[in-house]
Amino acid sequence: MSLVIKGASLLGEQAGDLYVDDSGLLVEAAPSGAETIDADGLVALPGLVDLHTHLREPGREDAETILTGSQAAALGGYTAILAMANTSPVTDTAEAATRVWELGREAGLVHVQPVGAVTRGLGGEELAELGLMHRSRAGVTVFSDDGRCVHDARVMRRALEYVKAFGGVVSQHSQDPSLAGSAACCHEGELSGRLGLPGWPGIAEEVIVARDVMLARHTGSRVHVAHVSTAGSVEVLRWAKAQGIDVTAEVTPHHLLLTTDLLTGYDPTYKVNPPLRPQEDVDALRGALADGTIDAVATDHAPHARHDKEHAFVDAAFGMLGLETALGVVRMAMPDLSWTDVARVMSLTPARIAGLADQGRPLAPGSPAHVVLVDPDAAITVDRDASASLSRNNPWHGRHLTSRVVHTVYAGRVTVRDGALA
Ligand SMILES: NC(=O)N[C@@H](CC(=O)O)C(=O)O
Repeated sequence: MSLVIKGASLLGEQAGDLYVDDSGLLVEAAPSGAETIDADGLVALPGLVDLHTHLREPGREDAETILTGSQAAALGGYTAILAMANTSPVTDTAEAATRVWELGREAGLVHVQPVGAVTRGLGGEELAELGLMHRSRAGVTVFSDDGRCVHDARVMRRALEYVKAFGGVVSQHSQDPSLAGSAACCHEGELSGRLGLPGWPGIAEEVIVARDVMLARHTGSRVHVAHVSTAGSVEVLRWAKAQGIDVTAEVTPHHLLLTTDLLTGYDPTYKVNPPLRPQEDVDALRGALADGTIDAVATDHAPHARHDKEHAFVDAAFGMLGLETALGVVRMAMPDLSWTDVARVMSLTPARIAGLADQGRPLAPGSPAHVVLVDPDAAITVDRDASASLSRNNPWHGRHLTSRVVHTVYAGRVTVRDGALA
């Protein structure tokens, strides 16, 4: 099916038409018999790419499946997502990775790229089948034990040496377990003391970020820092980049907008790992995203079933939904980012980090037609019950956002039309 996307403002600049032929590529001239999408007043961006999505299949299909997560992603303007390995069983073999990749293709709404575990069973000790996962049909290049930190420096060093051979990257969940153990559930500060909640100090993140950039330098391999949450981590990253160390980093939409104060009501919706931080950290994260110290926005979309999330704060699962709201939240947190910058941090750079050559491409003839069309001014009130996700742990429920995703086109196929699944 060929398409003419008429009158969209490309990256918020001049208006133009985009032509998509029936092989799903952007082309120079309008194909005959094409469907026309009226995009007058809409901004066209390359389809968004999420470096950090938790789908719960296999194992917890009551919380999310590859299909429902793909639907949520398409509604959020995504055309590719990286599916984290902390499923049950863990994605730590070529077979498991290939299965996720196949299920993503069957769903057919976004490219689902499996992330491979760094260590077997996320156990932190023995390396998983990194090479076999890479050589499988899934072509895994990003490895992460996310949800857990690869805390043993020797294991991290070996993983970096191993993936270097094929240009892989280790995405680290930076949390030193001796400084922030499994009970830690709230930013350590005056408020955690007052609330009586076990603290998760920023230093537990920062020491791992510092160690890992040194390991990246030592091995000449590539580290990606997942969900950076503190000003101290930003300082380390700034230094590391100035040294030319091969490190990239992501920040979540929620860490750009929400702060620790939300915890005064003990609402587990706001329990997330790493925890929400004070305003000073949020300000540092925004500055770092704007100046390129942080490379990308990644959702850390973490769906949880009601019976895992609706508990006393200390017992509830960590995580919040993010795919459907990410763009609106980023626009709200950082209204001064240009659309070119938004495309850079939410599409081009994440695609490059993940090695997805087909994604994050300029909206120009020859590129695969992965496009999102956004109404920059439309007001949205988030309704958690209107979500495609199977879970409802949505911290944005009832909030007002702008920048509504109107249409999403994946490989030339309309996946979202007028804000609804096509
Ligand atoms: N980010 C989260 O708060 N949750 C993640 C894993 C994790 O990092 O704990 C999840 O899988 O639910």
